[in-house]
Amino acid sequence: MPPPVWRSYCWRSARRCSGFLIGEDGLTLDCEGLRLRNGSFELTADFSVPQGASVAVMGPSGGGKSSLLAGLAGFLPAVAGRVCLNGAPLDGVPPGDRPMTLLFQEHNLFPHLTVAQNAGLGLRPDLKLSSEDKARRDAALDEVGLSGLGARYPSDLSGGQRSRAALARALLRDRPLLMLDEPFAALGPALRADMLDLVARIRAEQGATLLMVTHHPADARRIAPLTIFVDEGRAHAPVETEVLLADPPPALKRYLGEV
Ligand SMILES: Nc1ncnc2c1ncn2[C@@H]1O[C@H](COP(=O)(O)OP(=O)(O)OP(=O)(O)O)[C@@H](O)[C@H]1O
Repeated sequence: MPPPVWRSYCWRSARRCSGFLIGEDGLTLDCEGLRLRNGSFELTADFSVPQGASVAVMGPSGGGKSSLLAGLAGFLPAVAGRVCLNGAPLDGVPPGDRPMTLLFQEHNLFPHLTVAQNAGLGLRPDLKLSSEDKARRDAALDEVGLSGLGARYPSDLSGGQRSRAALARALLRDRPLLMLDEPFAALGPALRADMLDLVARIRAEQGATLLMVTHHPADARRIAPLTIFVDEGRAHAPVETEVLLADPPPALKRYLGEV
């Protein structure tokens, strides 16, 4: 059973998040004729992600996986098309007002804040935490295996511990779209599997929709029934992970061979 602190902020009914109406089963994500620009690189995306789905994002280095997530988060301009959440367009909505969290592989923590403060930002950006907030924060740190390390600074943690602290903050943000860009690349296989299972469990409890960039087919198989293949500036529509990996198209086969 999850600890009560997680259940206490899981959605039990439809609610509003950043002005978007979110159903109890999460949100749908639609990229409609989307074209994103990252310097001279362009990425196209035209697909739908079903409500509350867990989706891996895979493809060769430089294909555009990070650009896709950065574009959805509003960090890259759309030169054409649009992104909709539950049918509502995100046109002009700044990154901070989008009901989503994007977790990168690195650079997720503020070096001048302790682990507890970094995690606490997921609850209140001004860090004025109530005693209930503090209990949630501490439970989140326990969940990711950082009990007793709240007073440390990021520079005093291992790479894996830093990624777990960032995960605690992302989970505390409790946004209906959770996007992870290779967040556990610094972890060994056993710990990575643990973190993936934790993400999967909390995603299910929160009813969030998940997009996760990974280079590991095993990660996709473990928690993502659907996969978006991104290659040469095109994000393909999500397909069943098992079906895709069982009979990959030539570009994916080449990529998996290299991995
Ligand atoms: N800030 C930038 N300015 C210009 N071009 C960029 C910038 N960031 C990335 N690119 C280019 O955009 C393309 C897609 O990069 P992106 O990081 O989205 O790929 P990726 O699939 O996530 O790769 P990887 O698996 O190596 O992280 C690459 O050709 C990259 O060189």
